[in-house]
Amino acid sequence: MTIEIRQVAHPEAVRGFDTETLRRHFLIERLFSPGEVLLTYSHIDRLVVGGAMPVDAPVTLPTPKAVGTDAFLARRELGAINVGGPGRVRVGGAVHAVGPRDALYVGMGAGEVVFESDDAASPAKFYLVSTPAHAAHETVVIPAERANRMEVGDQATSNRRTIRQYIIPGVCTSCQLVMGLTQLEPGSMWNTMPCHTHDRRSEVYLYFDLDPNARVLHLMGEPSETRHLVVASEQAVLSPGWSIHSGVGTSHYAFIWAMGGDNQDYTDMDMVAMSALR
Ligand SMILES: O=C[C@H](O)[C@@H](O)CC(=O)C(=O)O
Ligand SMILES: [Zn+2]
Repeated sequence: MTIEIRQVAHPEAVRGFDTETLRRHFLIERLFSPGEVLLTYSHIDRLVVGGAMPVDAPVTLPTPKAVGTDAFLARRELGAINVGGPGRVRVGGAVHAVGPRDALYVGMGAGEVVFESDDAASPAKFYLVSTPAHAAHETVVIPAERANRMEVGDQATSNRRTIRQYIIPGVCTSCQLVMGLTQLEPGSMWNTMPCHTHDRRSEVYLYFDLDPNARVLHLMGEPSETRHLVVASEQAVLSPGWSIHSGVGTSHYAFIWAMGGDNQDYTDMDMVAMSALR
């Protein structure tokens, strides 16, 4: 089993990164591979980010040495959102049906996690984000319609989108993980502008549902030192607390955002004035 380790990069060092170095540190290019679980361990808030893509056989969440325990969930919690066809997740013996765009929260100590697809012709793709945990909370499915739903943005500024908060206080109790999905309307390409930072929480964005030739220009960096990453469908961007995270697509798209850190207050953002962006 392989897991990629990403060390943290100081913002003063990042100012000097060329394109390739920026991508090597902040972009996760491969998340889904048929019949496999691919994982990246990032030292920003110790987020483990990955993808599980079962096809005609179940695939099991491995326990890489990087997590330092004899079970992946011994001291961690896990969020999964299915961006593929219908599937199931077996957690410590119980089977949970997880449909397209449904989420599953798996609590600390829940046991072995096994992913399955209902139909090999339309495999499930479970996008995974895990954070360290200190308490065992209930493992639950959060169907898309049970998520907190917010309609934000405007057609005139090309940013009409629906935000669904799945793992958030009030909907699903977790230790630190917060996770949801934002869907852009056709004709809307901008997310999260005006942008923000939240130094007490790290975030990761998975872009998906783009045509093979479409791209998102993801904006990152300190507000006074912005950089961009050219991102294809089903690729993820690591966003340290000091970095803005925003983007514009060549077509509409969806993305999953997930956070770990000191608080779970979604509204706790430091808004960046447009005049401060460079
Ligand atoms: O801290 C919160 C996150 O950056 C995202 O939830 C923003 C987002 O989904 C959006 O603007 O569409
Ligand atoms: Zn944010």
